Amino acid sequence: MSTVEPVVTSPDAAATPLLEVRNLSIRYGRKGPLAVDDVSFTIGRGETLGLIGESGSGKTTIGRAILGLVPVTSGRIIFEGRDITRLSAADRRTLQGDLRAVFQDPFSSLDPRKPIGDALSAPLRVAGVPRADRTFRVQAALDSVGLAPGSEERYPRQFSGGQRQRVAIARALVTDPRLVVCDEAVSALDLSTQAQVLNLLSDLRAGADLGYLFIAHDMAVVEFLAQRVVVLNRGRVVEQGETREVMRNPQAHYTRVLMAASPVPDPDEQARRRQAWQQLKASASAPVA
Ligand SMILES: Nc1ncnc2c1ncn2[C@@H]1O[C@H](COP(=O)(O)OP(=O)(O)OP(=O)(O)O)[C@@H](O)[C@H]1O
Repeated sequence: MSTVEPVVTSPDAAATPLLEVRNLSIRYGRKGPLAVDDVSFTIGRGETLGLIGESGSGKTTIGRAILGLVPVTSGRIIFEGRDITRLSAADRRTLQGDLRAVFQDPFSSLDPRKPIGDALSAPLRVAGVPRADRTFRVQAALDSVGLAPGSEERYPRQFSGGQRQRVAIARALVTDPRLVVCDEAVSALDLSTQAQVLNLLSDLRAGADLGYLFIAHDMAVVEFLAQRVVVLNRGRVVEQGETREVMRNPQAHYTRVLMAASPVPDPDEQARRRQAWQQLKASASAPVA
């Protein structure tokens, strides 16, 4: 049975959030504890929402539920006014171009035997885009992430870690999505590569009406990219609000503890990183391949 339900959240499409997560609860197995417990938040069009919390707080589970990779126990996920909580595989495929993901380790999801152009054109093929257009769009997506012409012919092993993450971002963007779930997308990168990829994500967002759900444990990373933040503890939302406000004046004890335990507790180091990001942002991003 198809479970696509149109949900009229507002008569004005522009006022409808890009994504609305309502009272979401998720349990793995029949009797286990709730990994996600009554979580609600929205993401506006073109907005970046940070999702932070300790390991095991439920961040990845929420991201995967939005992508349709984890079944929802209760609550609803509404994307552009459409209930996508429990879609059939066929209905989910219709969303494939609009709702994309970038994970921590792109290498594991790229076939080592195939040039990366194949991975980028696959979602376009599924969407029925003609071959000639696919070639053009793959090249344009690689260009947009600063990878040189001809990169589509190269194999995953021929890229550095940072370049592979650019490939993963290009693969997410090639379908011109509305929302990208970034799950620890920069966590495995060294500091300067991390800064480059964060700047890239920020710049790409500016050029398109693109929203991100940005999952991270590093507060400094979230502060750089996200306008608003949701703080999770053991599957529950303990605080949410404007990122700067939450950082400056955390209301929940847990948020204060999380900030104190942040991987970048030293204010000098924070300032240095921010400065490095700003410098990188100011400089034109040269092709890196
Ligand atoms: N496939 C699974 N089967 C059973 N329990 C799971 C599964 N995946 C996650 N969990 C449990 O769900 C809870 C939330 O895990 P989740 O991975 O969503 O947290 P997280 O905040 O993303 O953690 P991390 O930052 O370490 O990735 C944890 O208690 C975890 O052990």
